[in-house]
Amino acid sequence: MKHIISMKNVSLIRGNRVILKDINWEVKEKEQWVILGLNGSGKTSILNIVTGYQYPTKGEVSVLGKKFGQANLPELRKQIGFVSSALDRFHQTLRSETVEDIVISGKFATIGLYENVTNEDRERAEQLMTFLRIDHLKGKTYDTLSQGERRKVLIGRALMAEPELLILDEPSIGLDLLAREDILSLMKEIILHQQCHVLYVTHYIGEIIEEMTHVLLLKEGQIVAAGRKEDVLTEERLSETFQLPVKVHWENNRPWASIHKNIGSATLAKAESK
Ligand SMILES: Nc1ncnc2c1ncn2[C@@H]1O[C@H](COP(=O)(O)OP(=O)(O)OP(=O)(O)O)[C@@H](O)[C@H]1O
Repeated sequence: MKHIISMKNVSLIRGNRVILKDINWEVKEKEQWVILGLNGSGKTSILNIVTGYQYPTKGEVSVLGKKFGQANLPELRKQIGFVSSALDRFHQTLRSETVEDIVISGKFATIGLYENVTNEDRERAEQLMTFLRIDHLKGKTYDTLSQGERRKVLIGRALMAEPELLILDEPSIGLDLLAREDILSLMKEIILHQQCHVLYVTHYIGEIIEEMTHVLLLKEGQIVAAGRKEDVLTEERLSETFQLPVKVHWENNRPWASIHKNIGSATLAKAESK
């Protein structure tokens, strides 16, 4: 069986700063992973390594069965869809593009359409827009969309090239409850119908929907736990990860976190000073 992601003894050091330390992590076929951790715990650095934009100081990395160092990264990246709220950086470039052109541009990994678009491309984009419930936005430009609509257009763009791995870096950031649940219901549909492996980064454990199977907990660049979500999402491990006494309860097959009620400002100050 091919590994979707394999990291062996991976460390990332920049200057005298250890950003990731001894990461050993495997994502196998049919597993859908969530990465959780505090700000600065190393989540984005892991994604940058997976997409080949950052090279580890030490260790071995394979993605979709291709070993880094030998793999053709531009070719490999075509099989990886990436959605990040950081794409809003390109907002100026995207703003006058139409929804359908942004979705189609995912095939060429460009912002803007500079290559020949075939009828099949247009058909695929139409299907994706229907699938993502954004077909009514056809013809609209990006700058006229709500945040939730923009996020869905970017997901459509990432799916256009039929990626084997779909990475979503905090896709619900800045969205209201309704728009967030809309994105989560699309995640479910994507996992069930798009034949890709999802790697989902979030700060909120309540976003771990039933279809997400595995969780990686990161703290200060090191793995606290990685494995099946039922085994990983324990109060002890979450409390260690978030440096607070966390309580977990499961509702509608989703985990929810709360803080033990007797936590005082002294505990918070202690956690913040770490
Ligand atoms: N090139 C770099 N040089 C020095 N430090 C870096 C570099 N890249 C990241 N860091 C530091 O490494 C740590 C991990 O950063 P990273 O962005 O991976 O965390 P994160 O978990 O994604 O955080 P957030 O949830 O805030 O996005 C941070 O403290 C960051 O400042």
